[in-house]
Amino acid sequence: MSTKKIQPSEMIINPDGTIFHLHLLPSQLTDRIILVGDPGRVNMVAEFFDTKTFEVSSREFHTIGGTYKGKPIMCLSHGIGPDNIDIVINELDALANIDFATREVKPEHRTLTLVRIGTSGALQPELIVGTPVIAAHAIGFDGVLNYYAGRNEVCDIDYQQAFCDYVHWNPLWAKPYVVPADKELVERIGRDDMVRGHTISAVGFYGPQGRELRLPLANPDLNSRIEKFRYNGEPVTNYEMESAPLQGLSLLLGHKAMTVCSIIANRVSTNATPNYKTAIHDLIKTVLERI
Ligand SMILES: O=P(O)(O)O[C@H]1O[C@H](CO)[C@@H](O)[C@H]1O
Ligand SMILES: O=c1cc[nH]c(=O)[nH]1
Repeated sequence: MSTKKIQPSEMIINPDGTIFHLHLLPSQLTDRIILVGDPGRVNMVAEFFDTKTFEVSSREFHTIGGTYKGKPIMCLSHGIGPDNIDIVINELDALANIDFATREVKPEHRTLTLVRIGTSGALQPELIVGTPVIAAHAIGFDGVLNYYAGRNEVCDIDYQQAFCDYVHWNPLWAKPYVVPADKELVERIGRDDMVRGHTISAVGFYGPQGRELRLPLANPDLNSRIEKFRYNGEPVTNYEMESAPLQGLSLLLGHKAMTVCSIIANRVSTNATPNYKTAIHDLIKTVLERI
């Protein structure tokens, strides 16, 4: 049987041999990768590295590679939004598992370990600013995973249905999907000092997370319904924008992934802090020690 060749229009390689958006070479890829939204946060992570071997910036994708306590690692920013995760995970997987010379899938699968460190808004009153919350279950409002075959095999269909029924899901929105984080990674990194949460990946920061500035919302009671919803007795904990496509695509592609976010706003108490750098700095240090 002949092996499928991935055509130049489907996987674009730049003239310098790097992958289209990330501008990384296959030889630069490390097995352990920290993902952050903010390109500036990459420097914060890399300050902990003992060596820096390369730095690449392209659009919102800023990468620094090096070593932490002697082991190869890199930190890459994905920018804001679930659509960027489709690019980042497909391109990281291509760097790992597609031969750039032949454009064929390599016979041996290489597994990546991907940990996203982000910021988030809480949906339960007890989750105060500074709390680290792991997306043990990520609830995708974004629809990215719905474009891939095998979506149902990695999703919790019962959860999805119970959630849609309870919150009166608007049929104009993409069908939500629920995907777990990698369990071994959650235990190794979360230990006993991080909340195991049910995290929503929203498709925007304002209306899609129930924030009303000048524009009225289509479904203004959505957040209060989400706050009351329970699945196996557990509540939905927080909003961010990338954990579900990260975890869903990683499951489909055979990578280990999780997200942990520091709470910077509480949507119930209406508290917020724009000064979250110290909490993020501490969270980065903890994750690097445990990854
Ligand atoms: O702080 P980051 O990692 O960007 O994460 C959160 O913050 C951004 C919105 O302000 C979204 O990307 C959301 O997921
Ligand atoms: O409320 C918040 C805070 C950070 N990031 C989000 O996506 N939502």
